[in-house]
Amino acid sequence: MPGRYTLAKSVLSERKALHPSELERRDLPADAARAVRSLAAEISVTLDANAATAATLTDPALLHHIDTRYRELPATVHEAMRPPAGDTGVTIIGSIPLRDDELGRTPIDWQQAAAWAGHPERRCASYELDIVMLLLARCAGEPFGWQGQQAGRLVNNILPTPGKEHEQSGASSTTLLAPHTEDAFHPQRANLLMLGCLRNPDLVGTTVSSVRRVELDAAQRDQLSRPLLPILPDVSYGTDFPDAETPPIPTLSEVDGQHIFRFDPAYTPLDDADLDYRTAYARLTSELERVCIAAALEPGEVLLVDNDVVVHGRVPFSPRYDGTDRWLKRVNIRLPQRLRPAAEATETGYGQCVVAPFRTTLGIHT
Ligand SMILES: O=C(O)CCC(=O)C(=O)O
Ligand SMILES: [Fe+2]
Repeated sequence: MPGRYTLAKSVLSERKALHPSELERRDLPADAARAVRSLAAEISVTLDANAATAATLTDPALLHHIDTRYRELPATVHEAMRPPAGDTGVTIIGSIPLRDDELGRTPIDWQQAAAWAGHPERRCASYELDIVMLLLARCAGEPFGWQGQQAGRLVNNILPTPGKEHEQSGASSTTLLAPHTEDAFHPQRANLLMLGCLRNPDLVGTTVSSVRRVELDAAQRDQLSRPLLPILPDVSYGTDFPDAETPPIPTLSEVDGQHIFRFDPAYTPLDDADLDYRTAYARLTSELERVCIAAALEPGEVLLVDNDVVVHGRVPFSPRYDGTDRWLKRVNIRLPQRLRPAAEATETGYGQCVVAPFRTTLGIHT
């Protein structure tokens, strides 16, 4: 089918600009897109970046500006940032104006990205674009970070990093980043994931597969609804969780007619499951490959992913390590109105805690 791309390696390694017609697109009027940058620029001048502010973006004055002023953005921006509507569970929002020459060099890791965002000479547009990301994310819901990931920064930098080429994390490159639910291990994982593209010179595709589009029979669904296996934290949180409880969780559940899907095979001890479960899991995996779409983001585009129904990953690519590499910014977003299964309320999330300055209500469970 034209515009559909499967996870077959030969296809995934293609470096084509892929914006399949199945992907919902929401194009911002040019003046609305400019308004986002202007407001971010104004905030970034009012609250000039320094090392401390740029390290985590949790300075109360900055948060106050974001939380009060995002309402000033044009209605078209608020409208574009609503959760993805269709079956694919993803939307591309375009396009925030961005020039390559205002970015400076691509940093080599998240530490360098955070340090440079607060450095008077190195700053370039990074800090201002962090503010763009927070404003957009605040239109969608409640942006948050993780204390144990990228030092609790509210906007993560996704960069190919030397030594991490083969990791199953955002810092990898030459290996396929397998489809996963973001932070599947945690009951407070994001409802929406936002990926903003600063640079993607080789048009490397982010892959997305929606559980709404997979075909499973009733017996397979029953198997995958059993709370049988845990999902462990990914390597971006470290590797040491000696005292953590490892609660078994279901892959598929449903609340109020809404699918809640948790999938991260790279961090799931599948060998511990019985044959029926493994067979159903294998079927789900191949279905996710069948319905997979790759989106090669262009600078200024923002991908909004419904993390409750969509798994995402990335095709392999060759890192450049010359200052011109691919560079995404990522924000976790909570939708306060979205329900999660009651059983998740007892999970301790491997001791990982959110940094959630915009939280309006405690987690809602049925
Ligand atoms: O690099 C990408 O396109 C996606 C990486 C990823 O999985 C993430 O940032 O959570
Ligand atoms: Fe991810």
